[in-house]
Amino acid sequence: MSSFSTSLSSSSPFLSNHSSLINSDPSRRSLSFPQGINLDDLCVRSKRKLVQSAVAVGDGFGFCTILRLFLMRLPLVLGSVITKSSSAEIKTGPLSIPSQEAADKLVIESNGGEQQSTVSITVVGASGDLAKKKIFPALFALYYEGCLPEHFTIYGYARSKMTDAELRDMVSKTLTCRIDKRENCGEKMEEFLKRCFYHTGQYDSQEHFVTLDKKLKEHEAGYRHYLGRCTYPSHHYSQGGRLSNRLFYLSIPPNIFVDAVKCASSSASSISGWTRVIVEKPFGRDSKTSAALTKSLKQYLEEDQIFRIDHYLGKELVENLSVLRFSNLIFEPLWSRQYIQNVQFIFSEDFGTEGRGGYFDHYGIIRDIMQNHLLQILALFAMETPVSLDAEDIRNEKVKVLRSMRPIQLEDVVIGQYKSTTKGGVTYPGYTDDKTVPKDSLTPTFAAAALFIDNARWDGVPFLMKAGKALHTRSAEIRVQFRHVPGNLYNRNSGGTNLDRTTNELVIRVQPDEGIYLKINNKVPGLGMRLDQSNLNLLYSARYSKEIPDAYERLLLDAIEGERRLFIRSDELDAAWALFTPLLKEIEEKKTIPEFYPYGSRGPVGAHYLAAKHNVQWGDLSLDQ
Ligand SMILES: NC(=O)C1=CN([C@@H]2O[C@H](COP(=O)(O)OP(=O)(O)OC[C@H]3O[C@@H](n4cnc5c(N)ncnc54)[C@H](OP(=O)(O)O)[C@@H]3O)[C@@H](O)[C@H]2O)C=CC1
Ligand SMILES: O=C1O[C@H](COP(=O)(O)O)[C@@H](O)[C@H](O)[C@H]1O
Repeated sequence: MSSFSTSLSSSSPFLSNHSSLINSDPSRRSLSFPQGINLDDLCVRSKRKLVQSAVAVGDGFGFCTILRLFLMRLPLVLGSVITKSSSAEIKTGPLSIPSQEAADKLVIESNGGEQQSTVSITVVGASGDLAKKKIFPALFALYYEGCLPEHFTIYGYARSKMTDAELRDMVSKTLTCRIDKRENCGEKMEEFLKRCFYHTGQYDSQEHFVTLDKKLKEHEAGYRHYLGRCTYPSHHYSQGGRLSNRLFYLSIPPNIFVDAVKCASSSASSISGWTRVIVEKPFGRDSKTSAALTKSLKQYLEEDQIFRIDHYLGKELVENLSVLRFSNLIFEPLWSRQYIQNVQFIFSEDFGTEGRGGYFDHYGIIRDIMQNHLLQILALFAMETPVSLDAEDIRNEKVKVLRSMRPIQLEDVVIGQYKSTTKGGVTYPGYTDDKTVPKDSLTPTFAAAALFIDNARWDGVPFLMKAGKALHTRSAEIRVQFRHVPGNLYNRNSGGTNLDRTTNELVIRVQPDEGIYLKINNKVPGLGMRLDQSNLNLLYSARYSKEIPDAYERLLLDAIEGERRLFIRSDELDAAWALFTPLLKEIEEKKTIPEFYPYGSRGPVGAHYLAAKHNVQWGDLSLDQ
């Protein structure tokens, strides 16, 4: 794909505004990029910024002119210069100075992207599992793709004593190259590692964060160049003349979140640019603890500085859910109780809690997977059409779904726990064989539940959830089972096909083998009239040669860019806990005994009874999946 307009249309829907502007405004039709720039080689976000800055400066508008126009309120011009997300953040009146964050974005974006600012990313808990497994590899992937701002520094922060070299050595072991794009990968890794540093410190020590702050400032000042193109209040810049932005990623156990936030915000936040904090789940254990956590965090941070991560929202196929529904005429009209019989959200892992039993036993599968990942997907699936793709519009719709949900009844829930089993001479451990788990633990490692949304669109439609560890397979999918075709044109049991059972089913396979397929009924070729069920299949690996980015890449980039759409707002979180807290309390107070299932099995049979009670069959267990 080489043409500019094709590249635009094939990337983010956010681009549509810009492309239409370019095409419709004759003064800008001649806009082109210098020879030799292959847009496909650039990160999609960089393309967007390149487009924006080209629109902004390509026809003679200097940066200062744009800023002046902004202050004079020329919304049409500016609508094309500022991204949707940044425009949503401009809170001040037309002739007043824009809010700092909005102004920063304008400065940054009108200068061709974040290159003109510095970003320091501090991974708090850098010695831990998540940092090694996901965060550093995602940061490297972003660097490799050219998606990180030019002037960035990464700091690992933890109590473990480590030198910069030791951190680099640790990180280097988990970095990987893209499967489809490997050129200069080794070189890029070295460059990336040179930008990674380490600082040993306690999570509750102001003093240690002050030292971190000093080190960050040194790096920020190292990128010293005067912007030179505009006069803007000096408090917007670091001493070097650049905006210095800071992102803290809390990759630590939840009991130390608040300590770390307190220290980071008071001793190491940016004085010139933005400071944002990514918070990992769990966000509390129930409504009360979650509200307390939110309250504590808000002592030190504004809501718009808090990026609560749910990495399932960063998965490609979850991102695609809204595109599938809202950009295809054939789906949206069917998206209601009128045509959909039930929806299933299924998560399964073929391994146990290995290594994380201590954490897991305190939470269980309902808190670990259902209350967050599956419920978030459900909300995206079921929401009404948002006013726009802006974060607040989408999150407003999600909250409405969550608040329309019927309280979950214990009778509509099945819980299970895996037990040891021996297969082919190999013994697989049971959950309570984990040394960090109490022998008498009743914590569920499996749960299935039927949920209902009491609104006009979804009245009476069962939304089934199923999540389990140590099952027979690893997968995550959304299954939409449609109603049967009314009438009896084809013999209901024609040629061995029961039309009441072989209803259409849309499957969105989140992982592995990402894809979307639709089960349809068709005629078996030949002179007779026999029906068969087949799949219309969009398998991503067959359709696209590009490797699908890890969810953490998308989310980290969003946090750097201030895009909040895929992060959980506090009212969403409250609504999610309000739904699950009474159920969890009841399960725990009644000491409900989980149904045991063998490691590597398909889970407790109770899940089948639950589905049958709602006239549903689990799609993942049918012979023809
Ligand atoms: N690992 C995963 O796959 C996932 C993790 N998460 C969440 O991400 C966060 C980080 O996860 P993960 O990396 O697995 O966590 P770890 O248990 O590995 O902890 C991260 C670091 O925090 C420090 N730490 C651990 N326990 C304590 C303690 N009791 N007091 C003070 N410091 C401590 C340790 O660093 P040091 O001793 O050097 O200070 C450790 O290396 C957690 O909130 C977790 O729930 C979410 C989804 C998946
Ligand atoms: O949040 C969590 O997710 C992982 C599964 O994530 P995936 O991206 O590998 O599917 C799960 O193993 C873990 O228990 C949970 O805390």
